[in-house]
Amino acid sequence: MSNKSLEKSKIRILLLEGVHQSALDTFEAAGYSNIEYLSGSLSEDALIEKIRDAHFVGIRSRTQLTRKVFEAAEKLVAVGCFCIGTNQVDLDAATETGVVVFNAPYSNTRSVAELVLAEAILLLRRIPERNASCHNGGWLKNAKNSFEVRGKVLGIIGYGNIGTQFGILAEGLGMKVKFYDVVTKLPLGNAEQVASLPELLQVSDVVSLHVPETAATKWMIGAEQFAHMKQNAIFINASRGTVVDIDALAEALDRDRLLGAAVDVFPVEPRTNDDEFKSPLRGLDNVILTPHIGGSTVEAQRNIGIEVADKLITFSDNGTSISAVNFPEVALPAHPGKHRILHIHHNVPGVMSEINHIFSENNINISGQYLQTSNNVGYVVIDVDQDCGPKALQMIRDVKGTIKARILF
Ligand SMILES: NC(=O)C1=CN([C@@H]2O[C@H](COP(=O)(O)OP(=O)(O)OC[C@H]3O[C@@H](n4cnc5c(N)ncnc54)[C@H](O)[C@@H]3O)[C@@H](O)[C@H]2O)C=CC1
Ligand SMILES: O=C(O)CCC(=O)C(=O)O
Repeated sequence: MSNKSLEKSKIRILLLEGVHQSALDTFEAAGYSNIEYLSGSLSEDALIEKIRDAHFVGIRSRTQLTRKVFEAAEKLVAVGCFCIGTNQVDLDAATETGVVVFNAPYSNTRSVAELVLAEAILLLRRIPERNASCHNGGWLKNAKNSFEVRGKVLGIIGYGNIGTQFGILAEGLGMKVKFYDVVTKLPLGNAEQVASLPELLQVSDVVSLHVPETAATKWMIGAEQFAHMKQNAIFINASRGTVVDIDALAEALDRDRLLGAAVDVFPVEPRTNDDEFKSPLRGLDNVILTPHIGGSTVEAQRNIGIEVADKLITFSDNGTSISAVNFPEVALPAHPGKHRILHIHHNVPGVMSEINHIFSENNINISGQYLQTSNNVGYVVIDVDQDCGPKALQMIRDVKGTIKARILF
């Protein structure tokens, strides 16, 4: 499968899920105008139809890029996840079809940390119930089960970019921060790492999840874990919906094991803002339900729009794959006066020697060569003299093990 270098106006960009205007502006400023913009995500069948002609696709957390989608996306060069999580993308299928995936690992982390901090305060004061009561003409003026955050134990599961920021903010309010992580982490401030999840659950007044969706985190919190938690603790999940057994959470709330919960992410989320949100947590006054907006602030979305669009543009214009999540990372200089061949291949012995043999047999002068490999895939970029580019592309396509090749003029 090959893509020749196209005029920018012919490079088709499909943006889903209402990515920020800053992404459109960044693409347009770089000369990319052939952009289709959708505010929601699409079903697999609809996506397969749309993606057939797309060279670049931008998504957020809702769009499922499955193997079937990648197999239909014959022209696809790269995917931009305008978010942190990439669990919605079949990364193996992307790699095997030679599609590079980028994300924005930092830009919305502060927004999530601020939201969960606010939720911890509101839940410890039972504000959601009182707010609902006031709206219905009630007046729940009492101090029962209402607490300050000061002095309470915050238990963070997953002490990464979000977990650490939450810990620092919470410590500023006098909370004692403990965390559980599969990796040994430098505790910031006075935070303490604990050795096991049950230990964290047993001592925490507020438990907040900040892990990625992986095989190990799937359903990591269920009835057994809720049973370990302190009576009247608060539970917060702004990580991924599949990390928590939502029925077990509903039951723990129902049995008054927990004082309250805040949930931003769900095992199944509506595809667009017009679809109905269904959840066993609906109607519970002590639960803050939000529509996966942990990272949805103007600041975060604007920065993500620029960051991810920039990564896609750089990969399109120059081939640089730095910070790709599924691909060997190659940082490339400009290639003035040269044609640049980008070749993605299965990482098997013999590919490079065949390429070099073909080039030398055909008197194609190589002025620069950059190679990186990962377990399954190799990415080699070769700069050649201007008159040789199309011929070199033609020949490199026939090399055994080729997944994808394109040329930049
Ligand atoms: N609600 C929202 O809008 C948003 C949700 N997220 C979610 O939050 C997650 C975390 O984001 P970051 O902090 O930036 O990620 P990160 O990669 O910086 O940190 C994740 C931490 O979880 C730890 N971890 C991984 N597996 C674990 C396990 N089985 N048990 C305990 N710890 C484990 C890692 O070692 C790491 O320290 C993202 O992967 C994403 O799914 C991110 C942004 C916005
Ligand atoms: O803003 C979004 O659509 C997704 C945010 C998120 O969950 C992430 O960044 O991983």
